[in-house]
Amino acid sequence: MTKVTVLGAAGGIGQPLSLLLKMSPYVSTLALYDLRLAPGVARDLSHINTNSKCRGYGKDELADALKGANVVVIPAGVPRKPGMTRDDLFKINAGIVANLVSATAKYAPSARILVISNPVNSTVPVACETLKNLGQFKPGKVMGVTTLDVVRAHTFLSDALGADHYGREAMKSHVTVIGGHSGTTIVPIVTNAKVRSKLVNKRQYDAYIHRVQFGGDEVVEAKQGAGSATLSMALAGFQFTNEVLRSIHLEKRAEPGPLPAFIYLPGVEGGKELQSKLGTNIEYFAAPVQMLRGDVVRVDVDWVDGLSDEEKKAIKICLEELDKNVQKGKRFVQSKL
Ligand SMILES: NC(=O)c1ccc[n+]([C@@H]2O[C@H](COP(=O)([O-])OP(=O)(O)OC[C@H]3O[C@@H](n4cnc5c(N)ncnc54)[C@H](O)[C@@H]3O)[C@@H](O)[C@H]2O)c1
Ligand SMILES: O=C(O)C[C@H](O)C(=O)O
Repeated sequence: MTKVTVLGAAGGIGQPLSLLLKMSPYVSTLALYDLRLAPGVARDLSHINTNSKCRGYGKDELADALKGANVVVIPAGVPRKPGMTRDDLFKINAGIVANLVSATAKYAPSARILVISNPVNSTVPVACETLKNLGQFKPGKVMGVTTLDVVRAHTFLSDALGADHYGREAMKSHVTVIGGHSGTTIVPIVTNAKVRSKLVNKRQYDAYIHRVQFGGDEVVEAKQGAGSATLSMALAGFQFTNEVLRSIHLEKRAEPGPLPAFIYLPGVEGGKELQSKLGTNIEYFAAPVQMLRGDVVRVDVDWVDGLSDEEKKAIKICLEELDKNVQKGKRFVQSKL
């Protein structure tokens, strides 16, 4: 029996993500919580004839939504409008994430917590530091969801190389994304040197990297003030959540290569080695992770050895910005003490 709770379930991401989760064979109970509309969304989904039971919870029913949850996914919070950075969302979303994570610690203390709310580079530190203060921090159970960057990296690489010859499916084993989830903290790593050489010149390579790093802006601009990526994010959020669920059910990943997650490095095996290989003491970072029973148990480090000079340069730039974002999240929690 596996219960998944979505917090922010009636939003632009929450609704399609909940639909995809309703289709997952790994879910037996799907609990949808939001400040508005969650019971309606849940009633709608409950008519779908898959095995899970779906129930909605209103504003004052957070405890019931969380009780017994094995996985809690958090897309609650405000999205960007054109001209805004993800960091501009911090003021509102940091408080939302801190409150929802505190409630999770109280009502679902062994749940894995998957943070989608932006800015992920800061909201994950907010989540972890909040749990530390409550004496309830289990590092392998808190994951920032950066899968949309991976989805974009595959799609845009295929676009850049010509999909006819280099199919989108094949890209899954040739590129991953590490670092963080905003602008230059997003660092695509083309792990296959042969594929990297197909990006014929530096201009084409730079254009590809830039498109992955600022892919979110493309959607924000195109939606003209109505929000940011919701459907592609729902798919990405589902892919990551299903990976956690697959691991809980002791099933192996079906796709090539482990997915990255934005995690607290010192808390997992390989974390300190990764810090040392990258020459940094940054505490929060996204990299491919290994899971066991739904918890992150190890972060991969092998990819560091094959980095190109351009990728090393990009990581240096990433770390400078990421450190500021992480400190901001930590300061927010400390200021509440
Ligand atoms: N990690 C990523 O890759 C990624 C990708 C896209 C969007 N996002 C982020 O996800 C968040 C949600 O985006 P969206 O497009 O779904 O926004 P949205 O406004 O459409 O939906 C957000 C939902 O959260 C709900 N909500 C707000 N405060 C809440 C609270 N305290 N408890 C429960 N629910 C609450 C709202 O009522 C709303 O239904 C944004 O912060 C956005 O920037 C992250
Ligand atoms: O761009 C945004 O604000 C939403 C999300 O982080 C994205 O990458 O699409």
